[in-house]
Amino acid sequence: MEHSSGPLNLCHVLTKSIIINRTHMLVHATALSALIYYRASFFFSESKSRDRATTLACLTMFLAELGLSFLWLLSQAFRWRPVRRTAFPKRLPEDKELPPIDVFVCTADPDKEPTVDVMNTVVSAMALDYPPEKLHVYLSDDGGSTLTLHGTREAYDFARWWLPFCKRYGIKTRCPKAFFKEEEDGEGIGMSSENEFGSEKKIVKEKYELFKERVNEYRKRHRGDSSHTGRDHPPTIEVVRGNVPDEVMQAHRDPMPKLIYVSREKRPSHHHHFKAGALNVLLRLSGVMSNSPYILVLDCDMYCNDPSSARQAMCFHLDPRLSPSLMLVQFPQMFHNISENDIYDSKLRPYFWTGWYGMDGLKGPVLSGTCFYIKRESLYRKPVQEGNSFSVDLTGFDLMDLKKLFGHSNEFIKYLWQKEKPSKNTIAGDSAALMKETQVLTSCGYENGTKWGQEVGFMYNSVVEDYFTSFTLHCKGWTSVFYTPSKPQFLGTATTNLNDMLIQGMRWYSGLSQVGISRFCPLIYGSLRMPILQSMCYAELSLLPLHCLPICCFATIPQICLVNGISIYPEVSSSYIMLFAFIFLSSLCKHLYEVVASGHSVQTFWNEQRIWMIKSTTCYVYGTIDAIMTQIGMRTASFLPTNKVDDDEQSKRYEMGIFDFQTSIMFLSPMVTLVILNMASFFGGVARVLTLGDFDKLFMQIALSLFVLVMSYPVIEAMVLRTDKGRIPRSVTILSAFLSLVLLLLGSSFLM
Ligand SMILES: O=c1ccn([C@@H]2O[C@H](COP(=O)(O)OP(=O)(O)O[C@H]3O[C@H](CO)[C@@H](O)[C@H](O)[C@H]3O)[C@@H](O)[C@H]2O)c(=O)[nH]1
Ligand SMILES: [Mn+2]
Repeated sequence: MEHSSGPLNLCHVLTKSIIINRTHMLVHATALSALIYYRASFFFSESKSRDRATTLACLTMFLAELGLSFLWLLSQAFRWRPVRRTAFPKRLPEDKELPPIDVFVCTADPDKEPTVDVMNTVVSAMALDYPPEKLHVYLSDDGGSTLTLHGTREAYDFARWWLPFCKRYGIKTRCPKAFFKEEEDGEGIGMSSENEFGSEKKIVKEKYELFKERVNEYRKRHRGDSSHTGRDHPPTIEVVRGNVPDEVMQAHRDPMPKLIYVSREKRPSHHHHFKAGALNVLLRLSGVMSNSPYILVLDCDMYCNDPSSARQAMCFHLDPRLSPSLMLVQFPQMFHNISENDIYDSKLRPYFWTGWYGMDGLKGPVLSGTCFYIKRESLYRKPVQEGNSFSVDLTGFDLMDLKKLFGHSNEFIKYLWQKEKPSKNTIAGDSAALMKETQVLTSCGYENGTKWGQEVGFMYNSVVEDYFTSFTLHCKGWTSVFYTPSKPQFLGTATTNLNDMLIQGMRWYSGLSQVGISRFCPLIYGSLRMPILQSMCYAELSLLPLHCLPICCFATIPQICLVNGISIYPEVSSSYIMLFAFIFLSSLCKHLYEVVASGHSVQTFWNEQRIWMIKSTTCYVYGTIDAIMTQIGMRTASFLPTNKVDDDEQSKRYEMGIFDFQTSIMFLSPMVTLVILNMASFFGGVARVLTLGDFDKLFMQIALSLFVLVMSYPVIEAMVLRTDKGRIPRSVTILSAFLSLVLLLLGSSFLM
């Protein structure tokens, strides 16, 4: 490869966005201050109209407004200094100078994570455009399932056909499933001579079908095997060589990346720390096998959609200006199964299209679980300040201290600070000794008495291990960068039904608030260790679930007051009404601007608003409760892997933009109760002003109820009009109507 001059990457500050954002911040903050003044002066004024009920209601609303304003303030840190980056992979040094990379893929449940799809991810990672001898793919199977092990061997056999095919024809889509789908849809571009390509493609396609068939057949034969429970088994480590002997493959002798299957030891008596635990096992194991200085982490459903990501990431990691403190290059999580309408707001636009650009202009985006290239060293220690000496020798460290941190494996410690692969004449060359060491490193007792998960490796404190690991690494002084090339580098499976979305959300928000209410609360712990704006970003994320408090107030108090004729907003004739209207519209318009500026539609804006309301009344609430209960020891943390199997009927509804309310009553009832309450208060309020007057005073509350109802139309429709399976069951409606009546009566009697 030609080594051309010029920087490996560029960083552009988004001046236009900065001007718009900061101007809006100023104006909006001024309006919020005026609102606070208005509310505060209400309590200090000697008004006759102040009775107990109004005071109580206004006080609660004031607290809700203060809470929401505070969360708004935190979220402005994301908007302070957004940047965008460009990389120039052509300027990288020659292949032989590129550093090796280990790829970690995690899977946990062969039922929820179809083996063929997991293997597609594995094969796409093996097919990255990188020297194959510098690529090692590790698959962690937390399910400990023979189905996955068998699938991995089959995948290796298939890769022997797939990799040379991709290389020969310069295939850009290297996830086989995605490639064949593109070809079917007629999107694929035939390269090279049409005939030769066509016939080879046919052969490879046959091999792919055969691979799928064999995996599925194995599943059928071994259905109900007890090994599927995955909670009690010894470690299994296999350097995969496939089922087909090498001699048969004479024709395909191209070097292949190493593929290693790992199922760590699991015992019911040991806490295995979910994905973070799995990643730490891979970190140790790879440390004695390949010890590559950089690691790509992938969820099992997140395939490499473009083979160039490794080289792009190296444009940042190898840049001497960034490298000394750079821990990782994060690519956005994007998804292959998002529909046009995206009713469940699954594409996570606020993070990957707005938030992370903002953090990139500070100290860098949050490590987002998958799609990132991390520097191995950053998981072991703080950045080294003087120079950029990567391979520090061990003389500066006391071996006993190192063992306290990293455990008792001498082999692992020996290679800790080494950039190189364990050499052939050491343990890595002696397979028996190596295998013995790997058994030790992957055993469940290895971490006892060490600092794994607390000071080294991926962190255990929270079920959102990605967020918390990222937070601690940023606290230690590491930085990260965010890079979004035009073609999505990775594509995953997004949740496409309400139930999965809410369950996943509950885990995320429980994990986030767990950090927010712990001693690691970013506002305190973080602000002492990183720039204040960066800690505000982390704080906003960890306190996100707290949106449930103000939102639940906004959804109930004005409504209960409306029914009782208590006015809590300025009258239509008062000029202060403009203030409230301005704040409401200003935040909506800013949100709309952000959505449109990031290339999304007005529909996306509505969906995000609606899902925010739905989440605020469901998974934010349960997530917070779960975190509190975990904190005080009433619950143990859990990580239910997200379902990645499509249900045809549900997928169809999702594609058509129809909500599917087949979820537990725990999620449905708060949502439906609030909608019914708003309905009652809207009609009650309208009837009231028609008969008793006071329209002037109650207008804002009527308008608010109407807004909630308009936003909740899908809920109303599912309650009243729909008859299909995805509707809201009658029993839930009746229960919720009862609950909203109780809420109304209780609220009214409390106020009166
Ligand atoms: O005990 C476990 C549980 C999960 N996983 C794997 O972790 C990954 C993520 O799990 P998933 O069920 O897909 O969760 P999501 O909520 O979709 O994942 C998001 O949120 C997680 C944190 O909650 C992050 O780790 C992920 O990277 C991020 O994509 C998957 O590959 C799982 O196989 C394990 O290896 N072991
Ligand atoms: Mn996932």
